[in-house]
Amino acid sequence: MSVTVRVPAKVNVQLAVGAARADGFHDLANVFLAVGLYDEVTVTPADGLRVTCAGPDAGQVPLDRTNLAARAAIALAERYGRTPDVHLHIAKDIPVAGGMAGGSADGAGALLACDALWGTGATRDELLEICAGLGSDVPFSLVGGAALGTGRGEKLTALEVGGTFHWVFAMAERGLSTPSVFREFDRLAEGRDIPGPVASQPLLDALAEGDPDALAAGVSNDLQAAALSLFPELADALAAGRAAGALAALVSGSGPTTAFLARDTAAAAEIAQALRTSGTCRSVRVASGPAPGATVVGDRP
Ligand SMILES: C[C@](O)(CO)[C@H](O)COP(=O)(O)OP(=O)(O)OC[C@H]1O[C@@H](n2ccc(N)nc2=O)[C@H](O)[C@@H]1O
Ligand SMILES: Nc1ncnc2c1ncn2[C@@H]1O[C@H](COP(=O)(O)OP(=O)(O)OP(=O)(O)O)[C@@H](O)[C@H]1O
Repeated sequence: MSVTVRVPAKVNVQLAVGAARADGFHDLANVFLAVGLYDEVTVTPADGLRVTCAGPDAGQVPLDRTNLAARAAIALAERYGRTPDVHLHIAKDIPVAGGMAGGSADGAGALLACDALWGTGATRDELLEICAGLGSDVPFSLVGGAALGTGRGEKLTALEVGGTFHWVFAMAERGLSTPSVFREFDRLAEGRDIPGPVASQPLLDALAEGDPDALAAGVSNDLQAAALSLFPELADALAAGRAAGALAALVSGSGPTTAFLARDTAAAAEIAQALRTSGTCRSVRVASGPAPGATVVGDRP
């Protein structure tokens, strides 16, 4: 018996970041949009817990119990008083350490796959609670679509989306660690008054209306200055995408992947081609959103 779950990547169309909290996290107004780049997690019963990974970035993925897929299986098994004796295989297409929630996707995927394999009968809320324990982005990987994340990003409210948005993503030559980008945000914010994070109503309206121009006018990322400070060359990728006609160009989440909003599929293809030849990035992908959250795509008896 095996179960395969497909899970999307995300882009943050708004990432408003508040001051550091006592627990080290930051309160966010995090407007997530799931996009059609996917990892697939397949779970099969085994003698013990084992993780394997295939894909272009597979070499950078830890295969021990720190892997978010392994942590998800362990967390679910603990809750239901069983041992996590499974082989988790990750077919990885989401860039690693790219700010697109690749590890989070694998955590949500493994959780849903193990839940289906073991027939735990866990409720959606229980699964979401386990997701929140694994990481701030993991609940959104489970639900997909578009959502506003508050708290540290784990408290979700689903958002209406009135159309398809076309994106181009430029992968950078190296990764950026999420904690170090938040630390740089704190350093840059020193001595300044940081307002509480609030979702932008014009941005939420743009999503609901499916209006790419209005979305382009409303996107923002409070971590962008920190990501650029740690990785100044990202400015060259942003400029190349803008010059190629992107409606908006921004760092995705904590970066270093850069995201470009295109008017339609033809424009996306043009921007992608321009970025590929620009020498400002390692690789380029085109994807549209919203995409569905973690979904069982296959089970074999
Ligand atoms: C940058 C984003 O990807 C935007 O969606 C997320 O905020 C990060 O989510 P994530 O990778 O799931 O992050 P977690 O695994 O929960 O936290 C990793 C580290 O990022 C920092 N962190 C994360 C989320 C948050 N609201 N405030 C933080 O300061 C903390 O240093 C934390 O130790
Ligand atoms: N299943 C996994 N896939 C990828 N990385 C993982 C996984 N499990 C743990 N990691 C670790 O997490 C780190 C961050 O990887 P990930 O691809 O999740 O970054 P990210 O997309 O920037 O995350 P986010 O957007 O949620 O901040 C990696 O460097 C790796 O050490």
